[in-house]
Amino acid sequence: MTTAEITGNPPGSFAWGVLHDRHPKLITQVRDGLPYPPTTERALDELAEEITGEIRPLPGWEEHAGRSWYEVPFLWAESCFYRKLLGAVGYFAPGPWQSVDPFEPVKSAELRSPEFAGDLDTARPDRDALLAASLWGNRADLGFRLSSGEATGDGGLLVDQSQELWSLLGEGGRVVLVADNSARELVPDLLLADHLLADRAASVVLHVKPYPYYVSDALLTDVIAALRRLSESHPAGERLTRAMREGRLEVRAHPFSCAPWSYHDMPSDLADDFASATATIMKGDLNYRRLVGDRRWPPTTPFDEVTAYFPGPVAALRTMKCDVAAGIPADAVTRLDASGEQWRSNGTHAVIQVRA
Ligand SMILES: O=P(O)(O)OC[C@@]1(O)O[C@H](CO)[C@@H](O)[C@@H]1O
Repeated sequence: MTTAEITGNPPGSFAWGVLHDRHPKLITQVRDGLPYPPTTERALDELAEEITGEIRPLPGWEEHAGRSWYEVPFLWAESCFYRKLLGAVGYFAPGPWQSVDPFEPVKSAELRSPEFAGDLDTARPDRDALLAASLWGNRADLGFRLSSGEATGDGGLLVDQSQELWSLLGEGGRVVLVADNSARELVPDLLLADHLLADRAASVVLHVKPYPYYVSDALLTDVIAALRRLSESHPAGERLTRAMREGRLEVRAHPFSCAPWSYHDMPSDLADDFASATATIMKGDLNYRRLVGDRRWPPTTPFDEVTAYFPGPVAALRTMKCDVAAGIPADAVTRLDASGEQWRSNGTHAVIQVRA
């Protein structure tokens, strides 16, 4: 079974709001974050203008050139936007701005925030608390906050298969954790990895992005910054640093992690990585969209069905921040639809879903 891919239309939809409101705000935020030279300012102006019209050609991204940003698959449009934003700030070009993360100022501020310190102070070491911290750490990524503010309500877990997840993880071996955002999400992910390494896994492979993406997505540099910050106040910082040196915690940054397609199209080396793991844990909203396909699934579509193609046991830890939904019980869908709340995308509901 399949269904239509999400695009930026119709006006007023969640995807439309991202293209129409979030992306221009992001350009402003990036511009304000670092003292870019006039050439970069002009490139950012051009991008701000481009996103109101047609997609201009870019080598490697010709597929939808000449079309409106709103007509093409939403996943592709967003990825292309981030690729062009990095191009505009000189991220890929030889020169002084090469590899300078335009989102670093917001990521660093979060790592030094009182909220972050509060997270660490209240962190509990039991497995369910670690899992919950990793899940809810995904609640307000920096891109989401730009358009929706902080998600504060608590709609709770619409699906909780945490027991199935713990059963899967009880078997040792290698666990793949596909990270999402840095700082306040990455640190609880690392604490979860620390728990797995102590009790349940011979090794953990942490997949991060090879270049900046969706505002706060974690890179290797963010893992290092998080470990340093963690080492200041938590014993897991030292343990995880040692685990990295010993190869028990391995960081990978596959190019496909920033590709504009779902995991259905993943290359064979990445599929082999997932296939040989005890379990793959997918963090966050974007990874969820890429896991199940960025499509208008009826929300009751079984999770097992939409992930049947995935090469190995897979779990999703996701707070809901877009229109994609699968595996939600029918009674919950009826109740939430009747409430008039934007339950699919307001970041107050979450799922822990598992396909063993
Ligand atoms: O993957 P994450 O960090 O949990 O969320 C990414 C996100 O903020 O960006 C997308 C729209 O730009 C949405 O899928 C989601 O709201």
